[in-house]
Order: sequence, then C-alpha cells, then structure tokens
Amino acid sequence: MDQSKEQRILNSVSYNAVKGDPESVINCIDKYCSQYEWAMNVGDEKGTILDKVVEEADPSVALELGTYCGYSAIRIARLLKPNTRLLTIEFNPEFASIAKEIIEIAGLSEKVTILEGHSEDIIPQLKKKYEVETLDFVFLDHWKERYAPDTILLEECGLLRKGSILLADNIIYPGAPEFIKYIRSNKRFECTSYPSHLEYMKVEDAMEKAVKDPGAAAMLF
Ligand SMILES: CCCNc1ncnc2c1ncn2[C@@H]1O[C@H](/C=C/CNC(=O)c2cc(-c3ccc(F)cc3)cc(O)c2O)[C@H](C)[C@H]1O
Ligand SMILES: [Mg+2]
Repeated sequence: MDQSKEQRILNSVSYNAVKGDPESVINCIDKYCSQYEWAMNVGDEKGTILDKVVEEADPSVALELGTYCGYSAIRIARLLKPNTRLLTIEFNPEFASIAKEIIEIAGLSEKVTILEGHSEDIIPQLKKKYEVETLDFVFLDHWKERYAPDTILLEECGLLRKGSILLADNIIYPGAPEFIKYIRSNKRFECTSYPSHLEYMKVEDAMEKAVKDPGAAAMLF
C-alpha cells in the first residue's frame, strides 16, 4: 500500500532534518509542504504569531487541540522553559504516531505528551489523570466546529484561570464562525485578531487570541 502524505512528510524530516534541532525540523516541513505537498500545518507566517503569543504566555502547562504531524507542537515546545510541558490531543492513531516520531527527531519528546483520543473525552481527564491544575496557554487547531464546544468544556472543567491565553488558527479559512461568535460576545474574554495568510498560500487567514479575565489592572488605567 503506498504511503500517506503524512508518512512522506515524516520521511522528509527523518532524511533531511538535523536530529535534536527543532528549527531544522520546522524548516524541513515548511520546505516540503511549500514545494511538494501542501499540508495543514500552521506554517511559518502564522507560526511566527504563534511563537509571539507563546512567549507572551510563558506557559508552565500548555495544551494543543489537534496535533496532526506535530509541527505546531514543535513550535510551541521549543519555546518552553525547563520543567514546563505541552500536552497535545490527537484522535487519529496514524497522525499521533507520525507526530511522536517527528517530535522525537526534534529532540522535544521530554516536553511534549501526545494524548491519543477525542478532545471531548480527554479534556475532562486533564486534572485527575494528567495532573493539570489550570492551563496557561491553549492552541486550538483541530476541527473548526469543535473550537467553541471545547472552549466551553475547558471552562466547565475549571481548566482556565485569570489570564489563561487561548489562540485559535483558521479564523478566516476554513473559518470558525461559531467560535468567533461565542468568544467575542463572552465578557470574560478579551479578544485580538491577527490577520495573516493560510499556510503556504496567498489566501487570507487570521488567528484569534482570547485572554480570560485579563488583569484587573487593565481596568484601572
Ligand atoms: C470531532 C472530534 C473533535 N476532537 C478531536 N480530538 C482530537 N483530535 C482531533 C479532533 N478533531 C480533529 N482532530 C485532529 O486534529 C487535526 C485536525 C485539524 C483540522 N484542521 C483543518 O481542518 C485545517 C484545514 C485547513 C485547510 C485550508 C484550506 C483548504 F483548502 C483545506 C484545508 C487549514 C488549516 O490550518 C487547518 O487547521 C487532525 C487532522 C485530526 O485528526
Ligand atoms: Mg490550522
């Protein structure tokens, strides 16, 4: 049986990237997906926005919804401080195992835990089974119609604190209209839109940042 696109991406990383060097893995995936086969990694342009928001969040515990090949997990984890971690949820077993290998090549297996399963099943387990108190940063990049219900689920499970930062990909293309409607009308969140482009294409896209109960100080000035 011929290989999947995701397997071909792993082949390219394993052949071309420098082991233990996250930047070389990121560059290798971006090169492969620009030149040979488009894939739904967040990419380098939106990836730079992701980097900035992760640095702003400086998270002790970060969560990603939708690992896919592990590209954004590597972008996030490479910026994490010692003794901090990224949990990333992926329900497709083939993608979970490919991501595991790519994250290993980047030398980031210590910082990244791939949780295989549906987000709606795993999120309620984060506190007890994965010893999470609250999440400092959440990257949403899975099925777009699940952004809103999973954000509500994170809230219901008490996983978001004052200042928790959510960042969502694909606000324009493919779009996440229910999420935008929900998060922008929710007084508890302060939202910012970051216009950009769809990965590897000249198509408009955007990312949305939502900060929960931003600092009270903000109200004083
Ligand atoms: C129901 C279970 C929910 N719970 C879940 N629990 C766990 N894992 C989940 C869950 N739902 C999904 N996943 C996993 O996350 C990944 C899914 C990612 C989805 N991303 C897109 O659809 C997209 C499309 C385009 C695009 C743009 C232009 C085009 F022309 C074509 C495509 C661009 C982009 O940047 C995009 O991120 C992965 C493939 C999938 O197995
Ligand atoms: Mg995306």
